[in-house]
Amino acid sequence: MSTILSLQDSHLLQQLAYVDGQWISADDEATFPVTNPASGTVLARVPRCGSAETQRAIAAAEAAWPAWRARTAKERGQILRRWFDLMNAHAEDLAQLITAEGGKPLAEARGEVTYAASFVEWFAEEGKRAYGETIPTTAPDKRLAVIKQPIGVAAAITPWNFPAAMITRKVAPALAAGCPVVVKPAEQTPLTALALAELADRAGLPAGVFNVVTGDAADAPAIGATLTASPVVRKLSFTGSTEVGRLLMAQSAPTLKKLSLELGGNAPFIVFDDADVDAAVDGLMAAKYRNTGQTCVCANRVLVQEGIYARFAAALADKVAQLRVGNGAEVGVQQGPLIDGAGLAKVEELVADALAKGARVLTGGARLEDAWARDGHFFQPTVLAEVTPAMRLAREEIFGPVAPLFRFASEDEAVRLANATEYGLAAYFYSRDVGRCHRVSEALEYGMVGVNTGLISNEVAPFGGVKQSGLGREGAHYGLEEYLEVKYVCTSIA
Ligand SMILES: NC(=O)C1=CN([C@@H]2O[C@H](COP(=O)(O)OP(=O)(O)OC[C@H]3O[C@@H](n4cnc5c(N)ncnc54)[C@H](O)[C@@H]3O)[C@@H](O)[C@H]2O)C=CC1
Ligand SMILES: O=C(O)[C@H](O)CS(=O)(=O)O
Repeated sequence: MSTILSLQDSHLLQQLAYVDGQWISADDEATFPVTNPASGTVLARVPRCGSAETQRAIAAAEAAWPAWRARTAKERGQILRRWFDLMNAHAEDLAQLITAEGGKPLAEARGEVTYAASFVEWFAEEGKRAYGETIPTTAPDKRLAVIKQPIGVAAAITPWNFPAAMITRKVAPALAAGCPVVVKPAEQTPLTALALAELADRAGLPAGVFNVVTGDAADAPAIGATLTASPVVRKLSFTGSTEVGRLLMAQSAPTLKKLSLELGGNAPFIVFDDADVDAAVDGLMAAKYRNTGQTCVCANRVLVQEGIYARFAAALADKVAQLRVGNGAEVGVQQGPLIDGAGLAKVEELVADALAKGARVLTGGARLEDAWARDGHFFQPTVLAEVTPAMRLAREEIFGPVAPLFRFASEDEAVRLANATEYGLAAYFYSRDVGRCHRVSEALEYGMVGVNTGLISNEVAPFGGVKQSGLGREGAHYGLEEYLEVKYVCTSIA
């Protein structure tokens, strides 16, 4: 199969699924294309796996579990460390794959590889800290203890927007805890997942411990149904839309799986009159336009206090207008394409709805019509003024490079507006009043709050949301606990 990707290590371009330590085709040899969202060109073709291939992956994981859990956390950590070292050694190839299939600018893709590798490094060590405890006994002839044990076979269903980091943020803690994993990557970005599998294989992960089952959008429901219906799969971790998260939760109910769900967001970004306005503009540029606005923690609503609204709006529009849009592989490009036509159409719909209800374009506002952009899914980096809660983008996740500016008068109004959503993933605000910083941090109904910063994600802090943004936490020690069971041991010493 000819491809148009040129990697330093050509073996990192894998076009087969990875099950039980083997590279496999779909049983019927069916494949689907992986395309570049900047140009529409076909990069490669990968297997359209279904239920049968998924069942074999689950069986391989189940067979590999006893030996994997029997290794010490230190031994598992040493293999994870080798995987970390290999990811760093092949960082450029991984970044090229991320940009080619996901569209993000190469500089951001390189950052994602570092971010993804950091989870492997962190959990290579954290697996050794699955501490239990002893409990002062209630009876002289008894001794009470708590131990932590791996939950068992884990499944991970991951999104396209961080095709490396969203896999390692699930797989690294699972492996460190002693759990084998079956991953179903997004249909838009399977190549990155398969390259990670190739590197994991080279790191010495035993067959069956890490499996990648690829499928097209039409295959996802069958693969998901197989993973959720299997009693062997004890844990499911999902990152993606709230709609699919709810579906997977319902499908997991009959087998009572432990769930981690990182779902949609609607992050408020509040700028108070007492904020450092220039810092707030820089913070919003990071929180809004990272990955061309396609992250679950992107600022989705920008709430600006009356006193600085005009100054902030002008400064922001000026910076956004300077963003360079293009193919993420080109040096200097800061905004790439949206992932697909559906994503572009949704952003167009939300902007059109806002304009029809009275919003005003300060910069951008439409898809790129330049000849070079016609085969891609490009939308101009946009700032809208005079946005109100009556508009759809006040309630819906934009997942694109559009910053809607809302006005507010008081702190109470800002908090009320910020919390007026079914989501609760990330929130941000800028203020230099320490009392306000404490009050607002505590009043915001979100799993994560950025105070005077637009960048909050790292491997050492618990990432996750409340309300309809999901369940559980990833990263930090909390991320390891998601793959452990608590066992209470009561021993008679009579
Ligand atoms: N929380 C986050 O980080 C993300 C949130 N999103 C949100 O979701 C919206 C839609 O984006 P999508 O990529 O389409 O998200 P999605 O939720 O449809 O897809 C995410 C993953 O779930 C899989 N999937 C989809 N339907 C499934 C099913 N019935 N059974 C099993 N697996 C299934 C997909 O193949 C992919 O691997 C975005 O506009 C955004 O609002 C999308 C990606 C990441
Ligand atoms: O799913 C996402 O959008 C990521 O979790 C965002 S982050 O971890 O890169 O901040």
